[in-house]
Amino acid sequence: MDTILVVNAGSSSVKFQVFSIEGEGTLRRQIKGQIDGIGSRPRLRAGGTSNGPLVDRAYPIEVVPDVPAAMAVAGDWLRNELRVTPIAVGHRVVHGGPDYSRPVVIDHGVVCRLERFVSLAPLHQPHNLAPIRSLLANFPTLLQVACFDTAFHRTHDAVADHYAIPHQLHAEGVRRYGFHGLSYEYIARTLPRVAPEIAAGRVIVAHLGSGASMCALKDGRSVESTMGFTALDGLPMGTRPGQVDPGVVLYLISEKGMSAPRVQDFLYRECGLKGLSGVSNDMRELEASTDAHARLAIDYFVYRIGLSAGMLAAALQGLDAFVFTAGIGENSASIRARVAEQLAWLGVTLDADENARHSRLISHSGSRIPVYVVPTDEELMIAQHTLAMLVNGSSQNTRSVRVS
Ligand SMILES: Nc1ncnc2c1ncn2[C@@H]1O[C@H](COP(=O)(O)OP(=O)(O)O)[C@@H](O)[C@H]1O
Ligand SMILES: CC(=O)OP(=O)(O)O
Ligand SMILES: [Mg+2]
Repeated sequence: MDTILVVNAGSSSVKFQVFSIEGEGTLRRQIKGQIDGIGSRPRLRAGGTSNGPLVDRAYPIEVVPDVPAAMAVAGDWLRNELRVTPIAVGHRVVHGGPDYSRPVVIDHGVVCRLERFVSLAPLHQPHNLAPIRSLLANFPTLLQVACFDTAFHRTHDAVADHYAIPHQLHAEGVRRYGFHGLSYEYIARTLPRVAPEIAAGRVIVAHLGSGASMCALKDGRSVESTMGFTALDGLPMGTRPGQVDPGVVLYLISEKGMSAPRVQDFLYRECGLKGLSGVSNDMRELEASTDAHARLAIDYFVYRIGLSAGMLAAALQGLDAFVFTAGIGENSASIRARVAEQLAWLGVTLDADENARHSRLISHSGSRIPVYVVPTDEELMIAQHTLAMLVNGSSQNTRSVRVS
């Protein structure tokens, strides 16, 4: 059986899926798994085509302290216990810079170009490139495809792609890229099937995970994102602050004597929900906590989503629908309810029962703006791009997928 392996290293999780390639050049999902809770309660879980889990193991935080350790555990499990031997591997690579507006077949030259963006995505890019390098060294003929978080946003108009800084810096690549593009691309491609009445309209998608951002979709195309040059901007996240006045960074350097690497570490690993709450980077733990700072962190998260919705609705010149996705967006009915309260002025009313059931449509029938929960599937998007490279040598025409 020919298979494609997909690897997606996020900031609090390592996700993977294995797809078989069927006769007509379509994909069938064989294995779907993840190690999540990295930084809080690491846990490996995976399922196959039959009912019941293939694996469900919790790890002490000392055994899986970070993303590289989680990659090693997941890799060992796939190799040694499942004997997965794919004919192609699709990788999520968070930063593609200005040049990559679509997936690319990986060779040593591509790896060199992608290494330039390590400092722009230090929580992700090193972990995205490490398995690529290791497979390139050990299996040089294996087809590997890089799929970028930034690619889906490369169609932004100039006003959405610029900062108000001298033009030379934009030419050098200091641009508002936007991230989570594979997730938004998946949602944009899924809406015509699951919510055809809004697919061609003005839709805000809130990707609320450990990393969090929001995207304005117009007719299925990204026109604006809350993230920019790096995945630090916009909403508060597990360990990243989201939007801060650049004056805060200057203060850290000039008044607190922080070096550039120290500031980087601080902004990527010590802020966000973790920094503000002092309790955890994990929304599940904050929701379970009675600590006043944990409550403030949740309030801030919800408040900033509301502010950003206003900004994106302005970019879209109106709003036809709102979509929740990713770890928090798909699983936390209470965060969705709190966000909906922030959006009430736009005409949003939730149906409490549908929201509690995590239904696809969670707004009340009288809500002016329909609100949806659409589970994302970045791995499927990557598998489709990888299959297209395998079959056509291009990612332009991807095929449909049957999921077991
Ligand atoms: N049932 C739940 N309730 C609240 N938050 C949840 C739930 N399940 C997962 N999450 C949150 O989702 C986040 C992880 O989302 P995910 O999209 O997997 O992140 P990433 O890909 O960035 O690692 C964590 O903050 C986790 O606490
Ligand atoms: C770009 C980003 O923040 O990704 P993730 O949410 O997977 O950490
Ligand atoms: Mg993610």
